[in-house]
Amino acid sequence: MRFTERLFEKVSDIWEKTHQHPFVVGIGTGELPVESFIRYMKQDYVFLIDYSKLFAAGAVKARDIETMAAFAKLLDETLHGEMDLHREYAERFGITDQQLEDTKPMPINLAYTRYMLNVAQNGSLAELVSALLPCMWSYREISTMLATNYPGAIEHLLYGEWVKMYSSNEFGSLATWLIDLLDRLTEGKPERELAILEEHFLTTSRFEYMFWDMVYQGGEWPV
Ligand SMILES: Cc1ncc(CN)c(N)n1
Repeated sequence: MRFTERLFEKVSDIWEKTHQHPFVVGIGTGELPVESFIRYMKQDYVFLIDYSKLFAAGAVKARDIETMAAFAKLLDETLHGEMDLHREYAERFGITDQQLEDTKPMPINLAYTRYMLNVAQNGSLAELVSALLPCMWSYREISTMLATNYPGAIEHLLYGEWVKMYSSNEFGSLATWLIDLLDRLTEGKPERELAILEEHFLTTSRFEYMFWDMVYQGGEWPV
């Protein structure tokens, strides 16, 4: 069994719950309140600023030029592809790029990015990839599920662009590259090391769920 198959099995309950989260379902049905989506866009923008740094760390930790170049591409795609989507949405809502960038991260957002940045600082390349992978992989799963199960989700006037971008082959192939990389990095590794990677993957899968919940519920600091 590929290591990533083991990871997928480990988190399948969490990911299934994520697919049923009212925020995710609301994107599919088009019934998500627009205020919730705006909150998500702003929080996600500052999330992605930190997230993109993980790809820079991946390039630093890589042992060969091909892997370095792939991480450089991921960094570029995040800053100029994925975040363009957020900037375009923000423009529709009358929010400037500067306002997006100045968004203060909510507690779960901060905890999630700090967790991954800590792994980037202190862990191996395999640890880094296992921590950042649920972000890319779960979005691929969510968006393809929405495109398949919710007729009209891709054409929706507001949320359609989101579904289209994340269910695209381009986005999917970036996630696939990371999955394959983790399988290569873990070949022949002892169980003691694999268990650490599994823990990172589980933790950030939980954070993914909590991020949806944060932007749905409000998610502000309690005091
Ligand atoms: C919180 C979160 N997780 C995942 C993704 C997809 N890169 C995202 N934009 N934001």
